[in-house]
Amino acid sequence: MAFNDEIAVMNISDLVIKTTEMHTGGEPLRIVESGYPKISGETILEKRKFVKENFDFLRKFLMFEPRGHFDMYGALLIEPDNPEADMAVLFMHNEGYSTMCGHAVIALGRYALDKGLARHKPSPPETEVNIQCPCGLVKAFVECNHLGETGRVRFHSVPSFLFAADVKVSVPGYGELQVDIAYGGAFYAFVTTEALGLNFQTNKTSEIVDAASKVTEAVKSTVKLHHPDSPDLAFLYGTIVTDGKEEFSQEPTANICVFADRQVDRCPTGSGVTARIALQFAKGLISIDQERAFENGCTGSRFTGKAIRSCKAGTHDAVVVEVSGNGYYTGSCTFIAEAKDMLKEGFILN
Ligand SMILES: O=C(O)[C@H]1NCC[C@@H]1O
Repeated sequence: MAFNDEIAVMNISDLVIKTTEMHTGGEPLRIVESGYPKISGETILEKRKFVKENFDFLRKFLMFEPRGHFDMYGALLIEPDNPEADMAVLFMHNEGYSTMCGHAVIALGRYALDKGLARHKPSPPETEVNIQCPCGLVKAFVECNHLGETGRVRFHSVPSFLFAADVKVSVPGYGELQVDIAYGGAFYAFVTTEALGLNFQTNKTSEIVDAASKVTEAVKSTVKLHHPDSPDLAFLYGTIVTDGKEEFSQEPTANICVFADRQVDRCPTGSGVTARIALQFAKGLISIDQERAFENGCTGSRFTGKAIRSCKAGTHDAVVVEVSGNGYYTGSCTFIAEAKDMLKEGFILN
């Protein structure tokens, strides 16, 4: 598969971009297979910076209307620079480029095997696919049957950790709240429905989004984040509103992730589940190999998650977390733009 072809981009109407469309727990994934101009950079973080600075008009072309929508999510396949990786990916959404995306890894695990992009062929009971993400190398394990059909995917996160607990932030309309901040390949703030006076069953999604977005802005203006690997990883990706059930239980716990520009995750958020488990482990609320079910508070879709081993992330006590879920194909597209189309670059209604 030829991606990042050598294309001298005259203008957007010269491009033909091919994608495979999937979803994981209801969260879309537009896998960009070909049609992007050549991407410069030695490392994946350099490539992420190059794409952000030079080809952001293509993110908008693919994520925004009329080809996408406010809550669209994408994965641009690029050449890996990690020799262990079968593939490398840049994640994109309505605001920019994230550093980790669990729902995308779950879908890409299947996609990589089905498209012959991995060094291993699909073989029962499961086959490993190594995916290089901006946060690091993520190992995926893809269920395969004797016919070579792929199914459920589990992945092992990068070292994940509780960054700060019980941080007091002043949130307009909500007063002073206590939030936790944790890293699961991306940084999230965590707040409960109870603290916000909200309820997943009775409040509208728009009310959850408004509250979570205010928390995100308050934390961004209060807390300076740091990641030992790179300053490119040290930004608050979003806020995850939870049902507050942090103590281990066989019962599922629900959360809704609001990330990027007020974007709502339709799935339980793989990187968010990772960060949440790291938080629960750090607080002594779960132990290694205690598996929990995580449910999206809107769609009811579920992932499972468990801490599998302790490790370090710089000076942080960290854990590797295993998250599993199912990704499904929804179609494939060929995107073009006509020179005379006044909306050819795409648009978004805020
Ligand atoms: O599952 C995840 O980790 C992603 N879903 C959308 C927001 C996150 O990047």
